[in-house]
Amino acid sequence: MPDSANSKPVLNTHAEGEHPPHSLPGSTAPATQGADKASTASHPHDSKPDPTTGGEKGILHPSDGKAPGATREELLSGKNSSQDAERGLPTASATSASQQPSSEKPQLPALVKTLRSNLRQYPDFPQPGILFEDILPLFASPKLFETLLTALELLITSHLGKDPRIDVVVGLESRGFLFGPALALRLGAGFVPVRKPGKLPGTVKSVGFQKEYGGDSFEMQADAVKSGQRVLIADDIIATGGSAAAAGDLVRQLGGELVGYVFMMELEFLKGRDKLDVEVFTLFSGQEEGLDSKAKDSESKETEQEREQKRVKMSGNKAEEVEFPMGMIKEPADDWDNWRNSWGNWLVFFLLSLLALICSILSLWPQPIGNLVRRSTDGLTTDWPFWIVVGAMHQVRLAPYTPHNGSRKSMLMLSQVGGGVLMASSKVIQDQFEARKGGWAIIGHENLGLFGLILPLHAMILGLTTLVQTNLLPPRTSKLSQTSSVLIWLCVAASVASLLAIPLTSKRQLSMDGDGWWQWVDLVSLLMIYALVVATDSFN
Ligand SMILES: O=P(O)(O)OC[C@H]1O[C@H](OP(=O)(O)OP(=O)(O)O)[C@H](O)[C@@H]1O
Ligand SMILES: Nc1ncnc2[nH]cnc12
Repeated sequence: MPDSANSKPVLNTHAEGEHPPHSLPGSTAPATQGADKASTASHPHDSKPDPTTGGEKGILHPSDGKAPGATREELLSGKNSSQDAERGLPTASATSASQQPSSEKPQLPALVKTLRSNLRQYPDFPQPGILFEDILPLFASPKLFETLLTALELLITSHLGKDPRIDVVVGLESRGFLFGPALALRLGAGFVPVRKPGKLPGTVKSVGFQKEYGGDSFEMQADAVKSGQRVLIADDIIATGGSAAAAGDLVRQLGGELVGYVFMMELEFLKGRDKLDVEVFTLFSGQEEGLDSKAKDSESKETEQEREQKRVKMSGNKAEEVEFPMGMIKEPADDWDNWRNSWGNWLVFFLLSLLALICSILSLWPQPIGNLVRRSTDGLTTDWPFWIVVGAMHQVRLAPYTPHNGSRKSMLMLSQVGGGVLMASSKVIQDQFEARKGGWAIIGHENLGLFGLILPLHAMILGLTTLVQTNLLPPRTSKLSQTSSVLIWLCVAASVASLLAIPLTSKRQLSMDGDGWWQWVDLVSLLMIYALVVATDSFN
């Protein structure tokens, strides 16, 4: 790792005329704070405008002159052009900030301060223990957006020089898409997206990773970056650094020269930049100050230490790299997570899962085997095939959404029917499962585990065996009703459909946004649940 790799951007506190000459990374003196430190330390929270209320009015209606941001020309010239904007004159120019005469250059700390005061925080989103940094208000206002771009451009050029020679800005889905293309234009570079799986056509490269709140994977089109192109990766936030490091891997796999990373915000306590081996530029560092007063009042009574403790827990297998506040004991759960997520122990979980699977399969067969030995279906409990088949349906449907380690998957097997009903009926739950999916590939789709293949196969065989036995073996004291037979056949057919869905969907994300085959599998499963209820009723 180069010496400069971990150096943080130097805060530009110089007056306009004193702006130091642009320097290359190697000549940049390492700093220990983000670009916003000077401004955030003194930033009074209670004066923070609420972009959803009065303060936002100015943002949405630039002509009233109250907007907290500034137009590009104001930024670059120091003059207020809101009257020009009112008269319909353009408020942005195509001139790069770095091309401005030095006497007209905006000061980075002032811009950062304005931007910072418009961020919002949400406790316990998207999971308990996460303090979510909401950057969206910066995009709701053209002036703030302009300010943001100028600040990022200044940040980059002050480190990489007036002409940073960036060929491609790579933006990470999805918040990296908000400003990546606009920043690319400012830098005279192209834009290339890094996307979540199954969204990009053609040949793609993919890589899995862990982030602050769960596992995920990224993909890039294989020809998106040409060999030797200088690439800057852009995203809104660096937390554990998992996303950024994975994107860096992809860029290098494609032959790109990774020049640096630019983030709007860094959650320093998670030490994400330690995972990155090129320069990292950030505008703000987040969460040293805890919640802002508004969030504190309305959302939580936790102490900051409790919150910190939770955040550490939520950072999953990154716990070792997290600094523990004084007096705090590192929890065994963190070691457990580290162990469980390591490659070596994946095998143990796999074998245990396989054992659990074999046991559960064997436990279902005494009845049909007994039938065969006795040449009779006497004592057949007619409802179990439904549960097996429907359960298997749900297992295959749940597989793409579940975390891929054996223990949790085995537990899920037990609750698959109940879980299936919830999954089928709640988008929120689907999203939460989706957020936790990770990836080991066993049958060609990174989201489908072994169970996803074996269970419906098994369900199909078991269902067919039951049908054959109940129809062929005498005496038929607990003969299935016609309705029940039809329902079993339907379940078998649905299992076959599930199996077919696997190869058909193996190259694409099992989409939850309306255009995926999985929607149909969900629907069929849900119908099977209803069928099960009707069928069970018909036995009584
Ligand atoms: O440093 P890390 O721990 O990897 O976390 C940072 C990533 O997490 C967020 O993305 P998220 O996956 O929530 O997706 P979004 O941008 O689509 O909201 C954020 O936008 C970063 O990309
Ligand atoms: N705390 C956080 N807030 C917003 N985005 C994030 N991405 C990862 N951690 C985040």
